[in-house]
Amino acid sequence: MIDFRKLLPLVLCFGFLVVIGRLFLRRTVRTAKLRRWWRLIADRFHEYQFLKVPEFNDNFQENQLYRRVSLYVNSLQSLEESNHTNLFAGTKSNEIVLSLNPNQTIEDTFLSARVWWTNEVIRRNDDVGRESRAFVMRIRKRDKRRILRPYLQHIHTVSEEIDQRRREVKLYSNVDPDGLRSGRWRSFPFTHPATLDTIAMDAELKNKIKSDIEAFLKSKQYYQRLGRAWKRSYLLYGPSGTGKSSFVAAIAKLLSYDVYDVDLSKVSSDSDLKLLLLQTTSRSVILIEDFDRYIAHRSKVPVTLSGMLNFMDGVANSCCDERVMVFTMTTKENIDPVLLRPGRVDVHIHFPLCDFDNFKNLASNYLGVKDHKLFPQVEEMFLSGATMSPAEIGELMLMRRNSPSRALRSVIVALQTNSESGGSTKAGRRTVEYTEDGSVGESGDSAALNCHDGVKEIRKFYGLLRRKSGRKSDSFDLGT
Ligand SMILES: Nc1ncnc2c1ncn2[C@@H]1O[C@H](COP(=O)(O)OP(=O)(O)OP(=O)(O)O)[C@@H](O)[C@H]1O
Ligand SMILES: [Mg+2]
Repeated sequence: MIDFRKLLPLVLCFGFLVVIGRLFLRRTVRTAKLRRWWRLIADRFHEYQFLKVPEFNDNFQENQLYRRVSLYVNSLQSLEESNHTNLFAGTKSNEIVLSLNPNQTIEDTFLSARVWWTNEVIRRNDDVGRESRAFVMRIRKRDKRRILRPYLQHIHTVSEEIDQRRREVKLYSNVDPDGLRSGRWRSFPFTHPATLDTIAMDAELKNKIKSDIEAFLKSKQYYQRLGRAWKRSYLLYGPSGTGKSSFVAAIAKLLSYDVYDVDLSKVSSDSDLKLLLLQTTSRSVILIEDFDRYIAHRSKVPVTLSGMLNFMDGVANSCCDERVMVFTMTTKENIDPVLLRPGRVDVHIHFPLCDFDNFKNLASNYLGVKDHKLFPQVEEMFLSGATMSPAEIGELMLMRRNSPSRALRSVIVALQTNSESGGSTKAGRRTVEYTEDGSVGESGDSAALNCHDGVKEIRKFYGLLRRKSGRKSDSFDLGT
């Protein structure tokens, strides 16, 4: 027989434990609930103020503050956790834009003060049933006195950053000075597809460059304190087809800066060059390609050395805030050091011909291949001193992208031919043709990709230099 009187304490103990356990398990939920109730009670004892930011002013002109608040509110972290969020595709590919549902409220915190924003949409009772929109801010009166000004400033800064990130980057080219009606620059949408991720280069170097750019972006006040224009100048040097121009595009995209591509053949004088610089806008990349060619043919260009130095200094630093200057060249051997002195050019970046690491990068990007049985053979070719530009290797891979094995074999053959021709004195004059079937000959049909003599000569010259020096650490020199 079961004695229930003996079991009773046990049952009571068990029940007690269950209750305590459930209380314990639900503690976090309960704490959150308690906190919410406490807030609701506390809110009753606070005085609030409501501030409205309507979409239009009395003259039906757009209220810029409404746009800024809208960008800001829709970028709040709390929106991602809200149940009242709409998702839209942005203007850029892969971009998702969040937006708060009409008549919903979201909370923000600034300097320990809580602020609520409601996306108010009121349908008017007129014939067309127009809607009037506004953002309504709710804030404790006590906090308003303390934070309103810095909070509005914060909204302004954040929304400007978002604007900057979203806007379309433009490419500007300078036009001939004759017959101009509206400024010296013509703009086009800048749709270059390169990004820092698609450029094959030493990973450490890439990270250093990224950090350098990020540090530059954050250092406005520092430059101001030093009394210097907030600009950074980069020199990109290396053989043709090593990614210099692609790199400029990638930087411009990373920064969301417009690119002003200065064509020196269309510059008529020093003052004209100065005018061009003055007509650029802040947050832009000012680019001079093939700078060494200008140096070599300076007598034929109507820009003097002092005109160029002034330009590089941002016309005595007076008009160059938030500018990045980039100069590209194949070699800096014959450049007057005064042109490249620190402050005038801050960072030198070497773009070398391909090595095995870069090759693997290209194979992954172009062929989607991270490893392959032919890789050891390719590595051996690179170790033996053979090399080509990333552009040439990229083209070979592009042509045979459907068959990675064929693509890799064609790279091996091309590297082999290149390394053999490197030993011959006349080899630099030969035209190498990479044909569709992967074979390599000295001349061929018109469907072939043609490497010009000049490019080959420069390439070999650099290949030679690379083999002689081969020091990677020299390629990024912040303190030049
Ligand atoms: N490092 C690289 N990584 C990926 N692709 C590259 C690289 N270098 C060159 N390419 C490819 O080769 C092509 C030519 O590159 P780019 O124009 O940037 O070279 P460049 O150094 O500016 O040449 P040039 O000195 O002749 O102007 C581009 O289509 C680019 O995609
Ligand atoms: Mg280029």
